[in-house]
Amino acid sequence: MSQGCGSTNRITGSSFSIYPMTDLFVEIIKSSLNEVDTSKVWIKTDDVTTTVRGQMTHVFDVTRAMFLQAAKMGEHVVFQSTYSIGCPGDSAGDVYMAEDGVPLNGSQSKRIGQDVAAKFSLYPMGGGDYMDVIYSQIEEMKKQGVEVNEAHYSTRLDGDGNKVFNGLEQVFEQTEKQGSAHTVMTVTMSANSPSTKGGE
Ligand SMILES: Cc1ncc(C[n+]2csc(CCO)c2C)c(N)n1
Repeated sequence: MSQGCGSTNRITGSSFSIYPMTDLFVEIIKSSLNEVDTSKVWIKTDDVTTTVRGQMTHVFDVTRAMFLQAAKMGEHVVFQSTYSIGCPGDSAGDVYMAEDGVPLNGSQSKRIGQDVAAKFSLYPMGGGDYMDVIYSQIEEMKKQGVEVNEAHYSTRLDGDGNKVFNGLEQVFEQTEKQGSAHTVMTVTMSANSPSTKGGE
């Protein structure tokens, strides 16, 4: 695998896992993986995680669809993803960077109205003023029609799942556009939790 840090390397990746809090976890994970069209991304599933790689739009399209498909069954489901763009170590050779930009699962996902609770952390690496980038992106998130609250080490998001994913994709894309050479974003999202919001 190439360790080069070329600025032309714009592969996006996500390593994500879905944790359904039910005895039906195998069925839920497998049916989500089957129902989502993953033909525009490189994909590999193992016993711990699923990795998808390719264009940013398709990586977000696939991860959003996986979680919303899993959540629509009404069980308590948790999703964790590490998104990454840039170098080092990701090679363009085996990914699907030549695909067109039309997301395959957007219309299916849009039909799933699902409230979610989430936290995200943004790590812009390779640029100078990383805290400015983080604060400006938290401000951007407030324009996405979701509730945004400060937390330690992360920012909490509450609202419609599609809007939350729109915001996350926007933040990730803008961080890259602001000049971060390598960006990592971690997301934990929960749907249908029996716990009350805020843990009270
Ligand atoms: C998205 C996603 N991919 C892989 C796993 C790991 N995993 C745990 S149980 C199971 C099904 C039975 O093999 C799998 C694949 C996960 N949790 N979520």
